[in-house]
Amino acid sequence: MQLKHVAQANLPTAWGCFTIVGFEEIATGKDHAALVFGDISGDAPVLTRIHSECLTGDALFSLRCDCGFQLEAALKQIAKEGRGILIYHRQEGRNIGLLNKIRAYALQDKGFDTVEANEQLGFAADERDFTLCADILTLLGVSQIRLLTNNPEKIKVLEQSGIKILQRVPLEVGENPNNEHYLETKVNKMGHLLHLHHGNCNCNH
Ligand SMILES: Nc1nc2c(ncn2[C@@H]2O[C@H](COP(=O)(O)OP(=O)(O)OP(=O)(O)O)[C@@H](O)[C@H]2O)c(=O)[nH]1
Ligand SMILES: [Zn+2]
Repeated sequence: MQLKHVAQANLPTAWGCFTIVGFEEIATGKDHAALVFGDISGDAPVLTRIHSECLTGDALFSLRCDCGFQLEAALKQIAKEGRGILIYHRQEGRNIGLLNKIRAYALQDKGFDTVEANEQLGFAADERDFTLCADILTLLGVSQIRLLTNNPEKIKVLEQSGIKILQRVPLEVGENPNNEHYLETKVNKMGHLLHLHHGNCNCNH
């Protein structure tokens, strides 16, 4: 177990009242959070979203990615279902951190794609560790889920970590002219399961 439970409290939102549960990585002190809705006990698989931190998309209204749209859609869907978990996984920029993500964006402004930009900076395309999310589910007493994702890698790592995924629930929202190339790269180079609609891009790539 890489984390410990620290504290929890009510978190009213526009879509209903969640419980926010705070966790700390034992080795580093780094914090993560889960938003829990309804009664997640029992054997029925729990609708779960693993949301990776994206300051620009989650809080600053960026259209470069689909994160903010996915965050809102996932919370709405969980509240509508009456039961579920959103893990707010604090590995910004696929775990290269905010400043390196801004460096990567600068390279993308010059024509590199999201994978090439990470590689130029000396990182793998995706540096995230989803085993922490399996530990959060274990601390919440959940072992069977339906996962909201388009990323097969999340499914693979969670299953290897002992979480049973009974269904993949697609989460396809937020496509816009600014993130079309970015989403295409996720499909073509990172194996994401997205169906794109191809509008006109107004960027310079
Ligand atoms: N390094 C880097 N990170 C990015 C970039 N754009 C978005 N991110 C980060 O990517 C993470 C979200 O991952 P995505 O690949 O969009 O989606 P996912 O979580 O793997 O898959 P889904 O479950 O289908 O949403 C967040 O941490 C973002 O900050 C980028 O161009 N470069
Ligand atoms: Zn984002």
